[in-house]
Amino acid sequence: MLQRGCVVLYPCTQMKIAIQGELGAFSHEACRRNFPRAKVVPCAVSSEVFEALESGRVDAALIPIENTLAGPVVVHYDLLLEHDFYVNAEFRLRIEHQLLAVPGTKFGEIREVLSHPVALDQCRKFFAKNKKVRSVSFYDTAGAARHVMEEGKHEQAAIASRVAGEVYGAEVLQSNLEDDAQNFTRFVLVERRARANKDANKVSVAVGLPNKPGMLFKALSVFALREIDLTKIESRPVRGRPWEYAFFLDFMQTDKKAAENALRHLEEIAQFVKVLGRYRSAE
Ligand SMILES: O=C(O)C(=O)C[C@]1(C(=O)O)C=C[C@@H](O)C=C1
Repeated sequence: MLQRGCVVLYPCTQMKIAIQGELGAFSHEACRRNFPRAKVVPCAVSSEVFEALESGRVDAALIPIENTLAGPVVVHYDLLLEHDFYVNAEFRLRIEHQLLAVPGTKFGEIREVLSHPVALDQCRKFFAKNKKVRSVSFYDTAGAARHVMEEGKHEQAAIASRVAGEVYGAEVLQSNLEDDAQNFTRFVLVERRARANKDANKVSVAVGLPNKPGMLFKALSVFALREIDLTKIESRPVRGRPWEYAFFLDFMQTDKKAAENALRHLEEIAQFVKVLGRYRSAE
């Protein structure tokens, strides 16, 4: 189903969109659902996704930013801070994990289960229950399914989507391995330029604060004073400056003027404020 913001902002264009992972990855699924006409450009690692966007090889990148069970996809926060790109849209996807193996494999034969670390983290209960099975990090869920099929060993399985199972011809041994059914990943569409979106009601910023008493309290007060709904806060270490942190904030912009005033106020307090994007919330 196309999202409203997508129809308005991206009418009938055949965009090239980079994703981290192979065809059949959840990022691919998010892309297919929201940009069915787009040409998907798979990249092995996240830095390659950002390089493809920087070089102009692709028009946009669709990247997972947080998951309701595993939390933030931290590498993408770091890359957003490093690059001068813009978040122009967000989408949510329900994530359902399957245990995929070479057809004919018996569950008792499996010793290793490969998947993306964020996906493995969504299936902690499965590994706690099945002590004989070791979790192995792989660069991508779909890539893990492909690898298992290429190796052809009954001791290996992958955690990936049903679509990945179909693409690579694997058998589904168990379904819905995720710890909780409320398992969603939020994806953001990143482009080189900000799109003027009159429907935008959410803002993402990165903020640097000096390490002084009460700084975070003061920074957050610019939103509290204006009754602005802060929907997310994340902190990440600043590379090259030990024990300094960048704070990533998402907030709702119901009143545009109040949001602009809050940002101006924040700039007076912070070392830097970087607006990552203004876009329509997926809620
Ligand atoms: O490996 C994939 O299938 C991805 O698209 C990556 C990813 C992630 O990085 O969060 C995307 C969604 C799921 O939460 C698990 C893995």
